[in-house]
Amino acid sequence: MSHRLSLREKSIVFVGFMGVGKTTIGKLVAKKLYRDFIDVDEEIEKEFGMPPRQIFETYGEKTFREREQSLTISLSKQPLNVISLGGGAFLNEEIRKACLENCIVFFLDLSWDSWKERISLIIDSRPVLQNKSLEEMKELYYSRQSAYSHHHSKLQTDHMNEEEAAEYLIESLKLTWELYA
Ligand SMILES: Nc1ncnc2c1ncn2[C@@H]1O[C@H](COP(=O)(O)OP(=O)(O)O)[C@@H](O)[C@H]1O
Ligand SMILES: O=C(O)C1=C[C@@H](OP(=O)(O)O)[C@@H](O)[C@H](O)C1
Ligand SMILES: [Mg+2]
Repeated sequence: MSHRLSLREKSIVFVGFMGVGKTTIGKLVAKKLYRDFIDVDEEIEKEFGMPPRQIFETYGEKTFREREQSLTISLSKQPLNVISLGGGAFLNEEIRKACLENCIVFFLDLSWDSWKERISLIIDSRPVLQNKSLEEMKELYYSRQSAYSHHHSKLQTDHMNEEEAAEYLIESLKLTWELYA
């Protein structure tokens, strides 16, 4: 697609550290907007026939990151989807550039104190958390925050459940479309 997408056509992209709720909240937002939902990790999982942790173990992180880059950049150019990225995607400048240019990028923020309460929910499925101490996870959490500072809008989700976050995001999108369309 060569023309620039209008604000209403642009896909909505969720970024943020792993476990903040990009997949869960993205799915809800898509449903409420009657848009298709795409989770980049799930797409890669379908292609390889195995989840990210096994892809890392079998083919290495580089293979995962290369597919993540090509897929995310190509998805960013499609209109009207809701896309949840993996938490490592925005470390990649090419991905950031494509998403910020073609999409509306929301950063889902969650404080370290709230995040660490979720570790047990995600520890088994996230390859980059394997064999890390709490202190090392904390370092990773803080070292990645600058990548997420590249966004169009941010939502602090510490005191929201998934449903409340999705509702807030819908209201904020409607306002944006009304004001700037
Ligand atoms: N707002 C929230 N409040 C409480 N738990 C949440 C919230 N959002 C997500 N979760 C839970 O946290 C875990 C990680 O969510 P997920 O959507 O997979 O995050 P991500 O895609 O950002 O890694 C899941 O078990 C999910 O149910
Ligand atoms: O932060 C990361 O480097 C990763 C986050 C994961 O996605 P979520 O952010 O949805 O957990 C997944 O892409 C992969 O395990 C690597
Ligand atoms: Mg996810």
